[in-house]
Amino acid sequence: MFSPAGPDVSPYDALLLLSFGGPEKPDDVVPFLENVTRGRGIPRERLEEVGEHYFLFGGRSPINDQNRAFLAAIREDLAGSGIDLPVYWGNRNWTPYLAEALAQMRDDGITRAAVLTTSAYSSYSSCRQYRENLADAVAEVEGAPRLDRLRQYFNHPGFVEPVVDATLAGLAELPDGVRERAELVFVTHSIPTEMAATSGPDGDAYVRQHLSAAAEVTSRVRQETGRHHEQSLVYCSRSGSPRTPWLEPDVNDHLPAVAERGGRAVVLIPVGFVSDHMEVIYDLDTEALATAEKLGLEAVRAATPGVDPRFVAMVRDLLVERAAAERGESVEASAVGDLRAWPGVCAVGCCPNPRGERPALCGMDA
Ligand SMILES: CC1=C(CCC(=O)O)c2cc3nc(cc4[nH]c(cc5[nH]c(cc1n2)c(C)c5CCC(=O)O)c(CCC(=O)O)c4C)C(CCC(=O)O)=C3C
Ligand SMILES: [Fe+2]
Repeated sequence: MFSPAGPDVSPYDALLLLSFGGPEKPDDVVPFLENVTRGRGIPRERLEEVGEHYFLFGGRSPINDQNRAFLAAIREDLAGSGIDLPVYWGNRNWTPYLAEALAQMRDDGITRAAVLTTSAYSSYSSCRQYRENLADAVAEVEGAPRLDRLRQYFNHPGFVEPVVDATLAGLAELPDGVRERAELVFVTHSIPTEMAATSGPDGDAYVRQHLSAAAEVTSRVRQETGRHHEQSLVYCSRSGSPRTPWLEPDVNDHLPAVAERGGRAVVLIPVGFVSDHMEVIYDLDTEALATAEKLGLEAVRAATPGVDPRFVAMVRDLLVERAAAERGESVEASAVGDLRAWPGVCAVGCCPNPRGERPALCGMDA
């Protein structure tokens, strides 16, 4: 049978999906939380509280099933595009662990893989920490393949467009009469303000990237509806010591402000999350929607990109783009909004580890 050759993805012989990981049964919850917070100084009460969020959902995080569905969709998309490339999966904090994936890749004869993380933005937590985990796992697994982390994709059209459609769908769900003045509330994971200030090569990348993605979504929504909706960027999942400042306002403090100024409806847009993680199903669907109800605000939570075909195709686009760049070809990197496509190789010293420097892969200094 004739099968058309797809785009050239050499020098890569595999793709690796790198994610956070999450518990899958009640007995996993405490050991998972210990993995995530080792040496992080998270207060005991916060850990117990977060444990309760997981127990409320049967001790099972949605994140692994989301990744299984994402993997299946990526494999189908690559095969359908004539790209014959094995796809592996490894997590930072729960099984299947990254080191296990690397050992399997080595055993399968993989020598060089592109890595996609399920985190779209720059900061220590969302970027360098993944790069440190890559360095640790490569040090642990003898003969591990060479790894190139694909660029941050907060402004890739394959990420932004599904968020636009999800926002439009959210607006459509609101009752006539309040929809027209609904506010767009973009929500992301809070991080310490110091971590935010030092994110990216020039600082403040975490917030600037989110503001750029949010502005692009709002402007495209306006093009579709002919109406400008007020927008804001707010935060969820604050952790750490109460004495350490984190990005604010929390979504639950922002909603009362919306109600106070006469707002009647909001669309909560989890722009910081690529799929329905615990933060989305607990912090937004459970907590923030309850806050809105108490305030008498109509509220809808917009869908995450998940397995939207455009988001899945983005993975292929980033892979093909980076492969061409690695072959020394000039490439057009897709990006929307007011920031350029983020560099594929991180700058020296960007997104520093607040606890001191550790080895990290995929940077100019690696
Ligand atoms: C920026 C960011 C993202 C987005 C980028 C990305 O996706 O990477 C993210 C994602 C996630 N965070 C997750 C879970 C947790 N994060 C914690 C703690 C922390 N997160 C932080 C930041 C981020 N986290 C920070 C600065 C801490 C403090 C401790 C530290 O400095 O590391 C804790 C400990 C308890 C607590 O303190 O809340 C848990 C359990 C899950 C899994 C969810 C699921 O199961 O579906 C996911 C996807
Ligand atoms: Fe987190």
